[in-house]
Amino acid sequence: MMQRRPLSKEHGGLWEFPGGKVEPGETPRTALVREIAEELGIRIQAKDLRAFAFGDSDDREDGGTIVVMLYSCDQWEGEPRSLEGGQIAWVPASRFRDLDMPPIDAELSRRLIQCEAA
Ligand SMILES: Nc1nc2c([nH]c(=O)n2[C@H]2C[C@H](O)[C@@H](COP(=O)(O)OP(=O)(O)OP(=O)(O)O)O2)c(=O)[nH]1
Repeated sequence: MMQRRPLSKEHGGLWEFPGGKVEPGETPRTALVREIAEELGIRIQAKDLRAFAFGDSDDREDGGTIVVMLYSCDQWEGEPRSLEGGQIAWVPASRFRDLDMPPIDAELSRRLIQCEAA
């Protein structure tokens, strides 16, 4: 499942893996459970998430570092729908090259393609 970032935000219009920032008091998994409920309206369980890969970048103008942790999940309750207004789409790995993505998502999508090919 890919989601298009709102035009008004950094990397606006680019396609990313759904998710968001870890808030104080959360783990990466509990943050993802919350973000997926907020963005897609489906319920996933932290125990059903499988860590797949991470990507990072430390060339931001503000001097900060972004770390994106990618998990896979094949069990959920509900039907995914876009609750925050952006486009969402199921995209097979074979079509990732057709989507413009922010740099870390692009790198992680290449890893997914390699895994599918192996
Ligand atoms: N997904 C992604 N985000 C990136 C990359 N590089 C980079 O600087 N970012 C920034 C954009 C956002 O500020 C942040 C991702 O967090 P987010 O998805 O919660 O962003 P957001 O703008 O919706 O933030 P917010 O309104 O929820 O606070 O990381 C990248 O390669 N992929």
